[in-house]
Amino acid sequence: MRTAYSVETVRAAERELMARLPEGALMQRAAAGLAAVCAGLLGRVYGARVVLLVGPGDNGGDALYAGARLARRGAGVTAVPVDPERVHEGGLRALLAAGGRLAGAVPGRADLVVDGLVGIGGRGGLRPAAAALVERIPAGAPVVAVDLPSGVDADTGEVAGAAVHADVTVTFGAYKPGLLIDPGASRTGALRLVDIGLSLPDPDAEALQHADVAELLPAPAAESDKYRRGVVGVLAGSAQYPGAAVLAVAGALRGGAGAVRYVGPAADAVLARYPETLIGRGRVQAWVVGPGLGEGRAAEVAEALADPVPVLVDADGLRGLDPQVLRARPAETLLTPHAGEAAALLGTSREAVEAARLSSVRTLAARYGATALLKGSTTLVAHPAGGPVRVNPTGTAWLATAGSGDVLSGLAGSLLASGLAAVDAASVAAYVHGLAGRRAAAGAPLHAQQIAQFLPEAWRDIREEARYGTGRGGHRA
Ligand SMILES: NC(=O)C1=CN([C@@H]2O[C@H](COP(=O)(O)OP(=O)(O)OC[C@H]3O[C@@H](n4cnc5c(N)ncnc54)[C@H](O)[C@@H]3O)[C@@H](O)[C@H]2O)[C@@H](O)CC1
Ligand SMILES: [K+]
Repeated sequence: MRTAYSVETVRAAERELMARLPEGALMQRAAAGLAAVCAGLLGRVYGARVVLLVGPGDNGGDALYAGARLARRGAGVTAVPVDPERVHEGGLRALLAAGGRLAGAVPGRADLVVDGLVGIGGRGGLRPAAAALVERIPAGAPVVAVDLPSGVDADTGEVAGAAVHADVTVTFGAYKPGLLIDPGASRTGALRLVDIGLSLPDPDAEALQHADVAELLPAPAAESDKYRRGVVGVLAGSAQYPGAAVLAVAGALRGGAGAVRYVGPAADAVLARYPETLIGRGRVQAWVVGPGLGEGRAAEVAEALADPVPVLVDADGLRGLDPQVLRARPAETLLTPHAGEAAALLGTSREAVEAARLSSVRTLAARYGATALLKGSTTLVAHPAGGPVRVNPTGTAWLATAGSGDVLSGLAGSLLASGLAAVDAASVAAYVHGLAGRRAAAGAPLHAQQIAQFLPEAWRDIREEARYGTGRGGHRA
């Protein structure tokens, strides 16, 4: 599990640790870790041209001390400050003593660029003087971001204006949520965590990794029959949208439940594609309600919600949901809106949700007393009682395609029927779905059926990589 902590939490842990350590000790730990990663990337440090972009705070200090370590090993290190009047004094002294130099402009060539412009002290979009240095980064030079790519909001992943695109981000003490949530996540490159000895409380966010997902994926025991493996009911589709039913069933068939039961007017379309589907009402261990229902189906949604089993509500099923009804349910409810649907549930605009995804998903879960999965470039999952928000690390922009959400809801519902808790079902589904999307896309547009087809391959990959470390991976860092 990759865990992430807010700036406030990191600052508090740093203060607590700093009070017990000699002055500057933490920064030396950070700089040593940073220099080690830089040296590893360079391969040969002696003679390498290293450029440091140096902001006025301690983030610049980290870069300078790391630069000093590289200079002592023979690298040619040039520091370019945003403001020559405001440079970390100790760091600058160390760099100059080690043979590094100060320059007023970014050199045209570099073997490595170190982004020490701003770290967790950054507020808002990069200011013009810092943004100007980012623009001057020599093309093709690998960029190592110090703590986080400058311009990325550490707590939310929001990016306002210019921001560094790092190849590697070396972060200190703890991951920050903004490193895991887009658009920030797509700026970090490979993530490296340097342990500086912080004692941390419960995380604010966490991202499952292959090993976590492998442990959660349901596996049939020898004595399992289809009913013990769980039956998932899919209430979806309409005369107008039969395809949504087919896609939700496609996802559900590949999610580990022993059987899929379809209820709705698209039975012919479903059976034509998947003859193994059970048709009509009957006992289920979980419901998926909503994909392609169209309007005027509130009574059927209410009926499913009255069944005392876990219910996933998606798409048209999300319309007019009553928080009181969800709160009173004896089993878990999982809501899977995209930003527009979440906005309707929260009485706000899609833009407001997209600008503040983390707080939106938390509010949604708390207000509706349900687990909430907010779809997007980094899908988020929140539990109604709070706790860390799960951030999905396997997304791809190609997943934003018609029907992709129907496959996801079928898959998550199937995992619910197999007995996973709603938070686990949602985050495992997002993970496997994202991986399948990446496999299916392989850099080209994909359609939703392909995501469903690649689910077994993604599933096998996760199992294999977790067991042998030999799968083709594909998840970030
Ligand atoms: N506090 C600690 O114990 C440790 C801190 N460390 C480093 O210190 C960093 C935090 O240092 P600081 O608190 O000094 O803050 P930063 O160095 O992250 O940034 C603050 C400085 O950047 C400027 N700034 C803020 N927003 C800006 C923007 N949008 N555009 C341009 N400039 C902006 C501010 O005027 C201020 O001078 C961490 O990210 C990490 O790199 C590490 O050395 C580990 C230990
Ligand atoms: K930085």
